[in-house]
Amino acid sequence: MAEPSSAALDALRAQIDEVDQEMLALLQRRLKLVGEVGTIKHREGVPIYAPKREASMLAKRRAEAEAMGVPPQLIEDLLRRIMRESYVSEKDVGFKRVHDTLGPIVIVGGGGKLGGLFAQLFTLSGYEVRVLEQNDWDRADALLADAGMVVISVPIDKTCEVIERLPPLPEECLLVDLTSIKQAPLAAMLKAHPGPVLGLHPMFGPDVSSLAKQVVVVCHGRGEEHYQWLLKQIAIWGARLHEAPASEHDQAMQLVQAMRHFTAFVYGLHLKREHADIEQLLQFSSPIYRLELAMVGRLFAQSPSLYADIIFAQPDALARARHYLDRYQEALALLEAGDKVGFEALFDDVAQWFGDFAQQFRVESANMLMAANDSRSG
Ligand SMILES: NC(=O)C1=CN([C@@H]2O[C@H](COP(=O)(O)OP(=O)(O)OC[C@H]3O[C@@H](n4cnc5c(N)ncnc54)[C@H](O)[C@@H]3O)[C@@H](O)[C@H]2O)C=CC1
Ligand SMILES: O=C(O)C(=O)Cc1ccc(O)cc1
Repeated sequence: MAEPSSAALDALRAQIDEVDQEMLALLQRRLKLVGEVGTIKHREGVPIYAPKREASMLAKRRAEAEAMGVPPQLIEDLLRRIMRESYVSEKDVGFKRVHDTLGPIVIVGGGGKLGGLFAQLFTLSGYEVRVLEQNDWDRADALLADAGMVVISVPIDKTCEVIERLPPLPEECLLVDLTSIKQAPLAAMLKAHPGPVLGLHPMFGPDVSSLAKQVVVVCHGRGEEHYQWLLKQIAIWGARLHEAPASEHDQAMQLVQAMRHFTAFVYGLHLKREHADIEQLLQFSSPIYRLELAMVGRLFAQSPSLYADIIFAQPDALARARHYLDRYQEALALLEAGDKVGFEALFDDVAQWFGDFAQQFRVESANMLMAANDSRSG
């Protein structure tokens, strides 16, 4: 159906086009200024993400918008999207190199997805990066002889054996891993290398466009004074560092990762076994179900071995999965008994437990759903 038009409408649309073009010109000007900020940040080693500056700038713009009769959320949404662009483009100028005298960085598994991302970030920060891949072990001694830092980024189930296989490293060399679990790799690194050791877990996949606001979990190993520079470097890339003991990290990952991926896996399996028609589901989707399908489908677009390792590497995840089944059965029993009152009582109980977070998550998810809806076309 042709979209309706009239002379009056056309005239207004022409004015709107003009305003949009003015916005475009303003955006161009803003991006140029942001580029200049990026150059200064690069020179001075200022993190690309400045939370305080961002929060105070948004608060001011919201207040100004309100005074002008513009919805404050509109300017906030626009500015957040524009700032994301800036974070991505700040990467183009590179990053300040924090450690001037560090020897070459050897990334074991650097040909893989996450190792590749870190290789790129270190290279953009001016370090010499070498990759030690599966077939490079015959020249490992030469690659590692003058290493300033060795980063382990191999599949989870290979991590400890790869650490044990390392030849003796230079005394001052920093040994770091990026594994999704932390206790076993950290213990293996501390055993294999008497020098500085650090466990890191980037809480994001290799497809992020920038590290701005991404979380990296830091599990201290040994010789913190020798790796403070690395934490500073990661902060310059824009990430937020969250320090935690390896045991606490692994415990949290049972829910954040193992259980989350396991339940998504089971849901995907269920859809397949039920012969669900994804096209049809998409046609019938509410915004929240569209997001759910995207989250579950996303899992199956990634590496089966990564997620199998994450789920299987956590010995306690099995107990948690069993508990989950118990809860499923508990809820199913209410359904089977037609006990709607019991269901609502349990619902209330859980809602009480979520407390203020329930409302916070409702607001947060509403914003996500609006953004997801905006990106729909047709
Ligand atoms: N992909 C992701 O989203 C994330 C991955 N991680 C962690 O990063 C690590 C690597 O994961 P991905 O990059 O996804 O896997 P990947 O499979 O893409 O990369 C692993 C690399 O290790 C190499 N490799 C395997 N055995 C080796 C050996 N014996 N010696 C040297 N290299 C060897 C492989 O050839 C491959 O290039 C894992 O520990 C994972 O838990 C952490 C956070 C996110
Ligand atoms: O991008 C996704 O869907 C992820 O789940 C990324 C991811 C994978 C493994 C990790 O240890 C941390 C993050």
